[in-house]
Amino acid sequence: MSYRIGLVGKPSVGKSTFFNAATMNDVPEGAYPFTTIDPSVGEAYVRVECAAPEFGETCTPSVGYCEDGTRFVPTKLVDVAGLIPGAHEGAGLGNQFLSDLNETDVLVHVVDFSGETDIEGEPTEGHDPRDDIDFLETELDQWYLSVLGKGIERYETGYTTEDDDIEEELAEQMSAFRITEDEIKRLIRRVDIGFDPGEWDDDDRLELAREIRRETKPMVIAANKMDTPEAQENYDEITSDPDYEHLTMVPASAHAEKALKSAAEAGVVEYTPGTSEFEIVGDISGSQEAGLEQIREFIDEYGATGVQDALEAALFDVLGVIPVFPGGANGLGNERGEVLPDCYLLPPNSTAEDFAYSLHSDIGEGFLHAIDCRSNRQRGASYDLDERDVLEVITTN
Ligand SMILES: Nc1nc2c(ncn2[C@@H]2O[C@H](COP(=O)(O)OP(=O)(O)OP(=O)(O)O)[C@@H](O)[C@H]2O)c(=O)[nH]1
Repeated sequence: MSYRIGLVGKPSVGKSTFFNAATMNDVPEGAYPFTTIDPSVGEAYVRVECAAPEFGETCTPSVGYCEDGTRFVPTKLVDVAGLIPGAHEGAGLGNQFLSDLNETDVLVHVVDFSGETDIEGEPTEGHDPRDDIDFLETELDQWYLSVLGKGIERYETGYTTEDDDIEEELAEQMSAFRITEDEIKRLIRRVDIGFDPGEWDDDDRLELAREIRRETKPMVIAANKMDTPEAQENYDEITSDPDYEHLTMVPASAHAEKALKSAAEAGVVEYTPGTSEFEIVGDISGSQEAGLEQIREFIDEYGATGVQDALEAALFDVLGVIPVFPGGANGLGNERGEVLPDCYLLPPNSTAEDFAYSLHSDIGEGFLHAIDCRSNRQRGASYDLDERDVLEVITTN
């Protein structure tokens, strides 16, 4: 399954810089990036420690690439345009923006932590980045609330059959958000408002809408422009503010990542995305060197530029995606001589049987069991996949 990470942010926060940096990849020969005619969709990568070295092998990825034992597994990054000035004045978020959001699995909200852009993206000083975070969350909550309201109305007017449960009605009304009846039930329990919507007041509805939004639009904050003077103070303040505890924040400098990738493309530095080191290998001017040294200072302090980390936080930490390698118990290679060619990204709580279906969609009832290639142990249908499992699927056909 291919995941779509949505990139959102008001103008001038560095969203384009982030998108370009994340999707501009010096992909080695032999790797085939997907092609797209839609410029707002790009191929980015998430890193997974390759399993091949544990088996004394060298992998041959069919998509993405592997560098020094790190697999770069492709994922789609979608630039969700339209978080526009004026939306906060009552125009609301545009319909296109909202429907584009529903095509994504998780969001990275790029926020300017320098405080140097106001809510409309115009230059200013001392702007509180919390306003931008609140703005997007509030708008999304209002959108969810309006859809939730429609579901409650349908339920209360008895438009549906009598023995429908409220969670069933809401799951149907909110199907675009990809939420199930069971999940709604769990969230109603969590906000502790009972199952009779007639008893819910405005605050209850809003709280439920917010829980459903947090569940279905999980979000990472890319705290961008951390290389500027005011950013650290803002970051410290916001990460210690209990109102923002529910959010994962990644300090970032999209600008630094873009500069390093451009320099790598020009052959003047060697840089593996997401790492804490790079080496100057070509001739550069004094000012270029000074620029790179500033980036080095940033990386020394934060460990990386944060662009790669933000994508991985979105997919692995927030969404809980599990990377799994299909392998062979009697050797990792397949019949074409490829070694560990794939790394699948599976939804959280997937089982060995789910993995088998994602490998062979036509498997029908044919799943027998899986074999853990590290231990040679059999894994039954309900085995919960572990991060970086290497599994062979055994079927009847
Ligand atoms: N200091 C600093 N500046 C950055 C960083 N990332 C982007 N910028 C600058 O911020 C400005 C806006 O960057 P863009 O990438 O064009 O921002 P955007 O959010 O795509 O803006 P729109 O194109 O208006 O939607 C540019 O001058 C960038 O050079 C960063 O990490 N640090």
